[in-house]
Amino acid sequence: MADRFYELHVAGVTRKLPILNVNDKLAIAGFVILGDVELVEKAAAALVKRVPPETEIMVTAETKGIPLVHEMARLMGMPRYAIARKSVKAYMENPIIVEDRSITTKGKQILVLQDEDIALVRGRKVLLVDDVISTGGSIKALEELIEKAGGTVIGRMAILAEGDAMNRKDIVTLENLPLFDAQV
Ligand SMILES: Nc1ncnc2[nH]cnc12
Repeated sequence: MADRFYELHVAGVTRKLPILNVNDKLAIAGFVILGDVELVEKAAAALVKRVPPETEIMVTAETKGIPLVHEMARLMGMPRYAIARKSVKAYMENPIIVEDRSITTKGKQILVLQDEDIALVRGRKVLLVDDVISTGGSIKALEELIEKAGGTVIGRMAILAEGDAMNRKDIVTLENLPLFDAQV
């Protein structure tokens, strides 16, 4: 159990986030939207107001971006969105794969786009959606994946900008989330 917490105010909701070490120097306030209906709905409603009008398709990477992009698509009346997966499944034909590194996962990960989703993004203007943008590694990998698939990234959106991402001008976010020193 964490003994430090960060009180986050975003999109009209307040959540007490546990501060947990990710290595011996760095700690993060864990922000998990999975299962939190109120937070997902309110954050999606706030982000939808700032979606670039030229957006043709939204894309997220599994896992935590999925409920958010689903609710955004629902509010916008968009019948489809695409999900970059973290592993190749038996039902994927000719998937496109890129490497990804994230602050919350040790070692390398991959991002995979399956054929139906490749067809959805090819030749289209793509908005990337995620729960948190932190080191930027995941959003960069997602961007690389979309470009490989023949899509054009026209925007990047997340609920929170964490750490250095707070200074980025190329992302739209609702609030900032600080990083913390590890406590040993
Ligand atoms: N603070 C955080 N909580 C949960 N997932 C994250 N991914 C990047 N930063 C995160």
